[in-house]
Amino acid sequence: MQFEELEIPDVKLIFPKKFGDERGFFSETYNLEAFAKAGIDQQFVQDNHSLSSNVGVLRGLHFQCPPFAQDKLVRVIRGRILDVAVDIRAKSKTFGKWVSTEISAEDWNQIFIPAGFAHGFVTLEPDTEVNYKVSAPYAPESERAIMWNDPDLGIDWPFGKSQVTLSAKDEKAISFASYRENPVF
Ligand SMILES: Cc1cn([C@H]2C[C@H](O)[C@@H](COP(=O)(O)OP(=O)(O)O[C@H]3O[C@@H](C)C(=O)[C@@H](O)[C@H]3O)O2)c(=O)[nH]c1=O
Repeated sequence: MQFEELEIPDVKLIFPKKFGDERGFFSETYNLEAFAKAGIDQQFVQDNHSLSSNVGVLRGLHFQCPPFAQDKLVRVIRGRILDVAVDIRAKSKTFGKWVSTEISAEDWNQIFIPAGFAHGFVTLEPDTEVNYKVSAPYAPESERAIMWNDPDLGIDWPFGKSQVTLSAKDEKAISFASYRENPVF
């Protein structure tokens, strides 16, 4: 298992080993000790799985407020996504900055996003299935969303407004300016 830092070093890319043979392959997709050695010692309490049927399904930018803030370990078991993490920790040097990376079943990579980041992704292939571990339980009353195409964030999405599919909830996401007035991290 290999770990790399992204431009915001708290966000990590992980490459689990894949052992192929005539039957198919075997891979450890999470290993407590290997992750702890790489500085990721969070305890995950829930596994999530989502299917997005079409290209351009955009989920985000989501986070839960403390005490239900979540670290997330995200992988793709079918298809491909562009995954985005935005630093929303008011005291951070990289507050308001974002990183993005492609995660796919083909590349068999994962991204670790700590609490204090807003998270989102857009699907780049149809029938994309995303599987992720989170370190705190779902707490709907603590859920928040920042607008995916907020001009202050300037995220370089591969699709424009007319090409993405959002949930009704994400259509009503708040601006980064309004988050900044009352940050929770
Ligand atoms: C997130 C979540 C949703 N649900 C339910 C609520 C709702 O009826 C249905 C769909 O929920 P959502 O529309 O919030 O799903 P979705 O838009 O896929 O939300 C997810 O987006 C990505 C980007 C993340 O980072 C996740 O943490 C999560 O926020 O599933 C749970 O039961 N448990 C959960 O942990």
